[in-house]
Amino acid sequence: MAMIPGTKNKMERNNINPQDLTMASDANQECFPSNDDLPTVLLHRLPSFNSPLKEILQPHFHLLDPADSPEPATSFLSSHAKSVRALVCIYNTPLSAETLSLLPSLEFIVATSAGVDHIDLEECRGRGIIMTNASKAFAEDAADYAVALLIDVCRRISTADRYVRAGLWQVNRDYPLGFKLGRKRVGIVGLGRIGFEVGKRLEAFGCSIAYNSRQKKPSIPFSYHANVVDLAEDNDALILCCPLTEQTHHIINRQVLEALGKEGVIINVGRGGLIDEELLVKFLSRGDIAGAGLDVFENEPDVPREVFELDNVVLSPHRAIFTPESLEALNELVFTNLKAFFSNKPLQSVFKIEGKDYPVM
Ligand SMILES: O=CC(=O)O
Repeated sequence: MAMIPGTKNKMERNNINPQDLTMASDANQECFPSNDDLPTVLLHRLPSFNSPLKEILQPHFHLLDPADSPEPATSFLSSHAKSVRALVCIYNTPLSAETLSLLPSLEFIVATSAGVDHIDLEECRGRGIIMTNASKAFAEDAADYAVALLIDVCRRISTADRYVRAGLWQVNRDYPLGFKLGRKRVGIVGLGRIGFEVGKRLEAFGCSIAYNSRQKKPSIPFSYHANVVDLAEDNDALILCCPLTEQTHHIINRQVLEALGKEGVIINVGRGGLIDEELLVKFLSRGDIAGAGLDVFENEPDVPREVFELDNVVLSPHRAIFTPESLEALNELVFTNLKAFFSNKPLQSVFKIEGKDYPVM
């Protein structure tokens, strides 16, 4: 059986039946009896983005990697990629309509990120290209991180750490109290896989959970708010878990921040562009909201200098999704989806590119 390196234990942990992969693999051996007949997969990456996926996929697919060629990417794609049906987009390598136009046979994009704002979704939708993203592999870790940021902001853990390290405990024993998390009302913006995992975790802390999403989800027990201003008004904290699209750009604007109010906290594990960052900094500096936990920023890796001075903000360098375990799960997901695509089996973590409204992450 073809097994991707380092996945056996993980598959057992995740209750994936190794037989499913055996069957897919056997089916592929029938379809692709020799190395020459391996299905072709295009890697789309910036030359600086190396990924272990390359080594993992190499034995199973014929990989085209323009980043390894001395030819400019556009001429490489024009001459070698006309018949490519599947592409793996590594991290947030931009995938524009122009690049897509060089790939007339493309049917399937495997995004190795949860957010896909670097991919021209409108073009993909118009051409009926199917896409899978990485939210299945990343949801639990992203949700843990969002909750950790919320606890950190409420209980002032990072600030306390700085206080102890600076030797201030010896000088002043009166470190200010933080806020209890239990029984807080938390509003989740974007109830996809990540948002749902956040809700599950916070329910266990005794929080009440509400959400805003494109549509109410009948099977979900959390209360639904059709707009984000109402969600902010009715909750103590907002957690942003939705993808960045034209519609969600600056979804956190003045009205939302005012509705959240002086006691309100905002956590962002989605994308920096979801928040009007300049405005957020003003609200934080003036104490017009209570605090923020930010893993993502509008112009990464640049972070507005003003927040460095603020003790009510916890900063993180876009790391919410990353653990060795989530990366292992990603490798497995990509491999499984490519195998499934080439053998007409169901795909996992399909990203629905629907209309202009925001899809789930
Ligand atoms: O932010 C990370 C991702 O979208 O995967």
